[in-house]
Amino acid sequence: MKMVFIGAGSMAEAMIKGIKNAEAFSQDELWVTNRNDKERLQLLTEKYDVKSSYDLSSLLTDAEVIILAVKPKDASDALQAIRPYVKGQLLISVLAGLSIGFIESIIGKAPIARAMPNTSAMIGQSATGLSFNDQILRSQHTLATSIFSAIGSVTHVEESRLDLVTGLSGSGPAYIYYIVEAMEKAASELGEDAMPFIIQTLKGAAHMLESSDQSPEELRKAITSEGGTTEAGIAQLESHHVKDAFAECIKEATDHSGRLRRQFEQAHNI
Ligand SMILES: NC(=O)C1=CN([C@@H]2O[C@H](COP(=O)(O)OP(=O)(O)OC[C@H]3O[C@@H](n4cnc5c(N)ncnc54)[C@H](O)[C@@H]3O)[C@@H](O)[C@H]2O)C=CC1
Ligand SMILES: O=C(O)[C@@H]1CCC=N1
Repeated sequence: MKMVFIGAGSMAEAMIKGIKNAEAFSQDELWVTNRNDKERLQLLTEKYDVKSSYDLSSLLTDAEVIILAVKPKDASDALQAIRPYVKGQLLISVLAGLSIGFIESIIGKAPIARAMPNTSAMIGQSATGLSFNDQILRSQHTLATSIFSAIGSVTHVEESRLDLVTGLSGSGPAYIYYIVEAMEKAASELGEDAMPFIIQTLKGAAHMLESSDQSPEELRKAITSEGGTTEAGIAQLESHHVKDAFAECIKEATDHSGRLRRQFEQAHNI
């Protein structure tokens, strides 16, 4: 099955690596293109044994799946460029904020899936939200779901929920890395030895959340002895309103996804 990535950046690489690592999924014809960075294409072709080309006609005409993975600012140009060759292939967009309606306004009626994965796709651990337009064939619905299942979990959501998925789990790994940076800095006296403690603490907490029937609050309280160290530490988080900061962080990222969408729609009178 021929699958073509339009855009060869972080997200395309994460998906390519995840798809290559997944054994459940046919992956013999992965292709990638970008605007003009030949060195980047060469790196991806060597690293992941994918193919590359700048000839959109031959790339797309016999493709089964086209994955749009450019930055939102480049979406309009990229869609205009591929429009002549989109004839019933499954088109999957992973762009933040870009609505299916916007894509249809350029491409016309076509089978379109809109996905919001994250870079943990690279190791088969993305949390992907996925929605579809009404042109999708049953087989294409299954295919899109299987592509994202190969690189993590998939949840079908209404398109209107994708802004929140973007703010929560699309951007989410970055928030966790930010916390890890803070923990690492705070534990700098341990030097390089801090990282194994941090990583295993995150892994253990994630597995506890997954396997325990207790809520996050109950799990936290089970660690927090009265008059103990955790209570002292969390009092500092409370005094700095860290919970509020996280709520605002996710709301702002979610709102920004909506703003990106409205910018596109206004610019194109949708
Ligand atoms: N990086 C992330 O964690 C996530 C990114 N996304 C979405 O994925 C999209 C891509 O993000 P990144 O990979 O981080 O960006 P990036 O900047 O790393 O890569 C963008 C790629 O698009 C290419 N490009 C630009 N214009 C083009 C054109 N007209 N035709 C063909 N290729 C063109 C560039 O050459 C580059 O290879 C964004 O829209 C973002 O919203 C979604 C989920 C997570
Ligand atoms: O920051 C961004 O806009 C993209 C979308 C989700 C993660 N990265």
